[in-house]
Amino acid sequence: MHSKEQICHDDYQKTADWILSQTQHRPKVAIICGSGLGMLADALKLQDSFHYSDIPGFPQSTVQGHAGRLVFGELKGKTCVCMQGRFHMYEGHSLCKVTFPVRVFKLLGVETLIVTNAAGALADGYCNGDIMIIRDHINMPGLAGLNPLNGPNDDKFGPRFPPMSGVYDKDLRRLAKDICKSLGYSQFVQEGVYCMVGGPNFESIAEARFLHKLGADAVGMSTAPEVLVASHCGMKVFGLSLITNKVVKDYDDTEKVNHEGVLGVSKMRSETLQTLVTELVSRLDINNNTA
Ligand SMILES: O=P(O)(O)O[C@@H]1C[C@H](O)[C@@H](CO)O1
Ligand SMILES: Nc1nc2[nH]cnc2c(=O)[nH]1
Repeated sequence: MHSKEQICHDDYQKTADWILSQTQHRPKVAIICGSGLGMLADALKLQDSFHYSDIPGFPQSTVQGHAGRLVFGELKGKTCVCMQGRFHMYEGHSLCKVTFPVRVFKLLGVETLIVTNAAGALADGYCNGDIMIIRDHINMPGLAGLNPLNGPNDDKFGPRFPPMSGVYDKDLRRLAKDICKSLGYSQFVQEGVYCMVGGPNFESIAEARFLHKLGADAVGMSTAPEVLVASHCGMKVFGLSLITNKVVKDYDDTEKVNHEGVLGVSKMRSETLQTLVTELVSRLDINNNTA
C-alpha cells in the first residue's frame, strides 16, 4: 500500500486476486446495501461470504446496521456480490477507501452497480417508507473538492475528466418503474435527486431548506462517491434511496431524526426492497461466468 491517501492499481488487484482465489462466483452485478438494508444479501443462493476483516486490503465498517460482510451468490440465477455494509466519509475513511470495493468489483468483472441507501426526505410529497429511484445526485463534498478521483488519474480505470451526466442508467430506471408497477408498488415509489452530505450530523433547518432549494429530493451521507467511481470505470449504475424520515424544514417542527428511527423504517421496507432488487437483477441482460 502507498501513502494513506494513495491506493495504487496493484492494491486493488491484490484484493481482487485474493477474492478470485476464494470463491467460484464471478459476479457481473454488485449491490451495496445501505443502513439497515443488509438483508438484501440474505436472498442470495449458494452463498460464499467473507468478513471485511478477513479480506486483504479491505476497509472495516463501523456503523450500526452495516454488518461488514461481502456476500457472493445467485439471485434468481444471476451471480451477484453484495456489500453488507458500506464505508462512509464520516467514519474517518478517505474517499479512496470508501470507494475501494467498487474498483475491486471492476477487477472481478462487475458491469452493473446497484446502490441503496437510507435517506431523509426534502421533497414535500415524500413519506416515510417511500422508495426513491435515484435519477441524479448532488455531490456536496465533491463540489467542495472532496473527490475520490483526486490525485493522479489511473487511466486503466477511466479518464481524467469523466462526465457525470446521465450516470443513473435510464433503461434500468425505466425497468425498475415497470417492475414497481407490476408489483403494485407505484403508490410509494418516487424518482428524484439524491444529495450527499458529509455527515455524521443530520441537517440543520437552514441546511435542509438550502438543499431543497438546490433541487435535492432526498439527502443522505453516502452513494455519490461510489457511483462516481463506478461510472468512471464504465459500470452501469442504478440507485435506490429508502426514505426513512422527513428532514425538518420548518422552525415550528420539533421532531428530531435519529439513527434508530432510520433503522426502524429500513426494517419495515426490507422485504419490499429485496423483492424489487431481486426482480430487477433477474431481468438484467447478463450471462453468468464461473471460475
Ligand atoms: O449507508 P447509508 O447511506 O444508507 O446510511 C445513512 C446515512 C448514515 O450513515 C445513516 C444515518 O442514519 O444512514
Ligand atoms: N444527511 C442525512 N442522512 C440521512 N440518512 C437517513 N436519514 C437522513 C437524513 O435525514 N439526513
